[in-house]
Amino acid sequence: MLKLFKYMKPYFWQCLVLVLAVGLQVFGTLMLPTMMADIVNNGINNNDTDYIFRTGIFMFLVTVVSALGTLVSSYFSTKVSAGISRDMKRDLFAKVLSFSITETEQFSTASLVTRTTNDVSQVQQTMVMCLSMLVRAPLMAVGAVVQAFVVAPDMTWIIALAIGILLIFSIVIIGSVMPKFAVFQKMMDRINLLTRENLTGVRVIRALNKEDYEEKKFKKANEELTKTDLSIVRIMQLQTPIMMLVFNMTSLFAIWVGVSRLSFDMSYLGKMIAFMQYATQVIMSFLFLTMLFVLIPRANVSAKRINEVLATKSKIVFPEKSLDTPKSKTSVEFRNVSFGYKTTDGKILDNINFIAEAGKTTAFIGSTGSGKSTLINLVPRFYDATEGQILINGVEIQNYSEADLINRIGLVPQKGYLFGGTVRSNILFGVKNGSDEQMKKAAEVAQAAEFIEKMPKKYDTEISEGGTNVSGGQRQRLSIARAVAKNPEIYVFDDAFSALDMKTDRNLRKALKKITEDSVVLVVAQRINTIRDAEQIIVLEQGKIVGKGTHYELLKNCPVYLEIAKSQFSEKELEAELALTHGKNTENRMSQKGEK
Ligand SMILES: Nc1ncnc2c1ncn2[C@@H]1O[C@H](COP(=O)(O)OP(=O)(O)OP(=O)(O)O)[C@@H](O)[C@H]1O
Repeated sequence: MLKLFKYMKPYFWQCLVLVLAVGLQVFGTLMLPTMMADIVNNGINNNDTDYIFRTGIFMFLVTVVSALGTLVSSYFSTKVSAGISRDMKRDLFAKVLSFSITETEQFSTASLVTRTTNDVSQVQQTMVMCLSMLVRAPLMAVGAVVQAFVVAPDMTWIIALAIGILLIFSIVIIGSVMPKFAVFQKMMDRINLLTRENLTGVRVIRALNKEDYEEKKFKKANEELTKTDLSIVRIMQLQTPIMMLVFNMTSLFAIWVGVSRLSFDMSYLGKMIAFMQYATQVIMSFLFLTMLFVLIPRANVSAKRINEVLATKSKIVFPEKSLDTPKSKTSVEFRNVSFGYKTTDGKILDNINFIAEAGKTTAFIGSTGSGKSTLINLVPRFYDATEGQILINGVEIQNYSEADLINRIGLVPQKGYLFGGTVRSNILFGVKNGSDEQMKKAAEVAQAAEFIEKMPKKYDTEISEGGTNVSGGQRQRLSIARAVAKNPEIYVFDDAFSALDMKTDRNLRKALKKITEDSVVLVVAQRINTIRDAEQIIVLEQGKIVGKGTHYELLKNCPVYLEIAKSQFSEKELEAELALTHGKNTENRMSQKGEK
């Protein structure tokens, strides 16, 4: 929690005003009981109405000043804590954006959401209380004890006894409630995770009729959370009755002692009234302090979770500036690259070597889980290779600044994601000051222009968050248009054509070919038809390259590729393809002879 106090620095002056206002408030509150005792002893006992009137007016003024102090301190405590909460959220958000996928997976998206919202709220609430109470309560308690001692020294033992009981009670409460807070926040993470999962996957849940199962899962997590919450609340609820008991006992003792003194000293009436008010202040201050000591450890759990995020450094470090290198033709090269996820044993990619050149398409094909997505995710440095080197234009990717690297790459991920906004804002998402012409050209290449023109507001049509109001194929085409609009050096399509019909797929590849003469194109695909024209096809099997060549070369030389072809082509089609393979070889041999 102390680490988060740096967030108070910009609010130093406001905090100072707040402390002064609290001081004023405490001063006023402590003066009133003594004045009351004076009215009773000097005014009522002596029948001096003038004295009562004068002191009454003075009491009124003190009350106004004290109320002003309360108002100012409440205003600043709310303002400062809201400002701190805003600053914390801003830093957390920036930090999360700087994370590589490894760190995001390490915390989990749900936990990052809880930390940025619920945990910050916990800290904010405690700060509001701390800012007004952490100064006020001890000041008031000490002041009230001193005043009580001044007014009625022989009754001070009553307050000492009350403080002793309250201290023991506070320690018991704090000790029993503290460990439950960490558990509570973890359960909040779980609830967030389930909510997110259910909302994102609502269609799948409905389609598989799994509502009951998901409901039961959520109910269980919710009940566990409620149980922990209730056990915390139950302990906290003990606070008020015990405080009231101590308060009533204190009053009872004060009246008992006071009344026994009254028979020989009438001034004890005023003293007794003042003492009881001071005792109330002491007990109320303790009540607030106990609340604070319960809230602070709770906020401490949240503060720790916030700090964990803020202190985490992304494992992927980019240099400030890219290395100065002579301009060369675009290329992507993998040299002996191996990779394994932190959470899994063994290598997911093993000794990958290839060069992808500008103007040529390099495609990746292989069975599910063979490592295709993992391989292309290494290019924009979502993860860093565990072994080997990846070079862009002959320079290791670690030498590029983040902006430079990302600007060179137009990535279309497997699950094309659209942001809440318009068609226009989505297509031009990665382009600074993108023009209408750029946007329309990108849409045409991505075969999206036709359906966009049919939309009610064309390029200004609203897109809902996640792109849920467009079809899967339309979402893919808009994602492709977004990559095309960037006009990148390197296009990375991760199974980005899977939702397109054959005709659109063909037209799109044709249009792409025209604009990628100077670009490297990396395509992951499941369908052979999508990549059959690629200049280089790389076949992956369990993270290893088991074939490299053109479609016809692989049909002839790569058994894994042939298997994939068998599963996708009819017998007749395959026969025709294999015949062509033969034809191609004859052509090759003839052209080689001719050359000789
Ligand atoms: N974030 C991750 N953490 C741990 N393991 C992962 C992660 N992502 C993928 N894997 C594992 O890595 C292997 C390769 O996955 P990858 O997604 O690269 O395969 P793929 O060939 O693209 O599959 P598909 O064609 O189904 O998309 C799989 O065994 C998968 O379980």
